Amino acid sequence: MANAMLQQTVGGTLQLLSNSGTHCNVGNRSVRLLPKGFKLEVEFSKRGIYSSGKRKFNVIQASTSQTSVVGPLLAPSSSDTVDSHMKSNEVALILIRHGESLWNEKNLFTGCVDVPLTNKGVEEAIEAGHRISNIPVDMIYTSSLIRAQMTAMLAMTQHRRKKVPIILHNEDERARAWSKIYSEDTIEQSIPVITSWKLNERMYGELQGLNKQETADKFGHEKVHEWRRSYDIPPPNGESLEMCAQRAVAYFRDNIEPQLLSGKNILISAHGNSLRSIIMYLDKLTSQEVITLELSTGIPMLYIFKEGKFIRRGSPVAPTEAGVYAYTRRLAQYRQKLDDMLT
Ligand SMILES: O=C(O)[C@H](O)COP(=O)(O)O
Repeated sequence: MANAMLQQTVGGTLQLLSNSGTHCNVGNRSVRLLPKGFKLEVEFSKRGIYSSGKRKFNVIQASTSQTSVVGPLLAPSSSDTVDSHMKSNEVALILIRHGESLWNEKNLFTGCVDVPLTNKGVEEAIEAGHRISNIPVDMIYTSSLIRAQMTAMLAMTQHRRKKVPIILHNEDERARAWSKIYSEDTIEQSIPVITSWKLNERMYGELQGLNKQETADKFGHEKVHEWRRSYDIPPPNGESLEMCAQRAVAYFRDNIEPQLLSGKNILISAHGNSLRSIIMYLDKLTSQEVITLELSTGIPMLYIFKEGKFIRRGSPVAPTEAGVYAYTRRLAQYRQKLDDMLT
């Protein structure tokens, strides 16, 4: 893995801006570069022009800093004292189902149809933000649907750390180039927001747009409950929870879990069923147990990830935050540092 290779290097630091996925020779080492648009900080003892195959990688900066593999916005600065002490063996994982959407309000099956929040959904998102306002967030993952993205951005308006969540645009070279930020300080005060369709709500097939009550009247309550809450029975031409899990849980394990392991505190804003499939994985629920798992809109759930294990720390049921989250010692320290910083 590039990470392992990078940790073997010694000396000052050489920053390379790669423009394609390839290898480059840094001194006498061959370093694998990450896909386009990622910055590689590799440790090396001298400056120069290094080439790999046909491409040249210009040295754009030499400085002494931690060896790390960073995306444009993926690593808060280690000089940021409020956040840095959280980089030990325990990180926070917050899951939020989006606030009420316009089709939730109309009781329509929504699935992957991209509808926005209602006023109530906006209020729920802001209340969710208040409840997580003292919990560290280094990265945010959302689905590609606006209701989840609105929920994340509205919630972060309440966060006391006041970092700016910025949706990353890596869909192509132009998007990457046109959304580039040219200030390290500004990057340090930002939180990368990564969107992925793999976190989308389960695709409800031929039920999308139908009224849930009318559908139950037509097909029977039992059948509709089976489509909505069973593990392996899909709605007509739609996804079962199992099929949704195959993309959502795979995305979590391949993309989010490595960030947790590297010490990042993560917020995921997604959907009732894509989150049910992830919670089934986190809590090791059986296909029977997951049937009764229901998620309310806009209610944050807190997990602590420690020594490779996910420990659920409760989620707010009371109208106030106090007594709802079982703060760990480190979360309490983080909150104290925010208090000190803001007083
Ligand atoms: O997609 C929808 O209709 C809702 O977001 C979730 O629907 P469900 O609670 O019926 O699964």
